[in-house]
Amino acid sequence: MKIVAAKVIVCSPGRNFVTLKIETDQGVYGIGDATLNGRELAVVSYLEDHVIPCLIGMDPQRIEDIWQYFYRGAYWRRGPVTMRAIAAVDVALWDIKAKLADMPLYQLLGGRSRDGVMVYGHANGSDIAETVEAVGNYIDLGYKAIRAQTGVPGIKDAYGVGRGKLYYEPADADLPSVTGWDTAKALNYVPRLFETLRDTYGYDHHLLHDGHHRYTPNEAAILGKALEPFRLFWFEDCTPAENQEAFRHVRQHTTTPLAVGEIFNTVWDARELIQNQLIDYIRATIVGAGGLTHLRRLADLASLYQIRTGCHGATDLSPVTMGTALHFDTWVPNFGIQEYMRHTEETDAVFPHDYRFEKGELFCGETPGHGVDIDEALAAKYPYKRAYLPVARLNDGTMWNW
Ligand SMILES: O=C(O)[C@@H](O)[C@@H](O)[C@H](O)[C@H](O)CO
Ligand SMILES: [Mg+2]
Repeated sequence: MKIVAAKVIVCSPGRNFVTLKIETDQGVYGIGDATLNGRELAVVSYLEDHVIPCLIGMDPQRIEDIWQYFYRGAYWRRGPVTMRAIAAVDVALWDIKAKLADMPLYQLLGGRSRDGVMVYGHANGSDIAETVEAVGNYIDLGYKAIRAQTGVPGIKDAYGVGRGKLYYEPADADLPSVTGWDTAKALNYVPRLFETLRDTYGYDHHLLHDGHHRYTPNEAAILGKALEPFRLFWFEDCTPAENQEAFRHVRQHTTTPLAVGEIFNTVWDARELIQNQLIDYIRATIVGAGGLTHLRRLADLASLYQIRTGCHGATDLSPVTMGTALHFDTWVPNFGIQEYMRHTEETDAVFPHDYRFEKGELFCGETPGHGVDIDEALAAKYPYKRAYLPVARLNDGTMWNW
């Protein structure tokens, strides 16, 4: 069996997506996601100029060998561009293999470990009152777990506060918009949000919060400690993780569960965090961390230390990644939770899929493969549109982490 063609499809049905389609000499094809928010065209070039020429003629059934070929074979290892390109190939090949086996993907991974996959939605508002109301809306929609982010008085366009109620899209400008940050203000305000949420809705729902890499280890420790009475499911990206050792300080000072990893590309980004049990949830996902082949290894390492998965699932991960993640989540023994930011109707139409939301859970379908396709004719109606994530500056102008 041979790969006879592969192409990259770039489309922007409300936001940009990069999709790889691999075709075989037996008529079976596979689809993979290669979207890298704000740097999309770098991955397009990587795939078109450097991966596809090697792929043609390869046997698509040799997933592991092809993964190693592109990982070891590039000589230059890791990084978001390389690992997204590898992920796109890997997911398309798993899609092909599952279609050939006439099985939904989770069956090939080892079968079902659970019926549905608990997800968390994103509630946000410009202040505490608005955010509390938004959390109430998610509870009404049946969510069991909700991430809460609030605007903070004195901070310009704080991370996580969207313009709409259900859809949130941070990559919103032709050039990066400039937002603000003030740690002292956030440290005073955020605990009050969670206190009000628990006073209003009690303790029956899981609540989550994202620090989005903006606190120092000691500030993260202060916030984690302040949030302890409100029993968070997790405090995410409490501090940047390039220095994995930084989490030791946070860990020593708070029992609030810690989650990290949406920007990780390989198991090496998380090895110390996992082996020293400095985190509770690993947020790496299919498209970010080299596809199913690599994420599976990362999850297995995490399981040795009772660390559970919590795959990144923002809107910049296409329905192809969401569909594949749901098969992974349905199988993975140490599953924790799945992030679920809804895509717009335009995006859902371009990527027909068989997963569905019901009572706070997502369910993957039974279609052979990962269950997500691309409508190429429709995709062609939405050409690429440059869009950047915002940047952040402190009040004195210093660049900070958005
Ligand atoms: O937890 C999350 O989903 C966020 O941190 C993301 O919204 C992140 O900002 C985007 O994926 C960036 O592209
Ligand atoms: Mg995050």
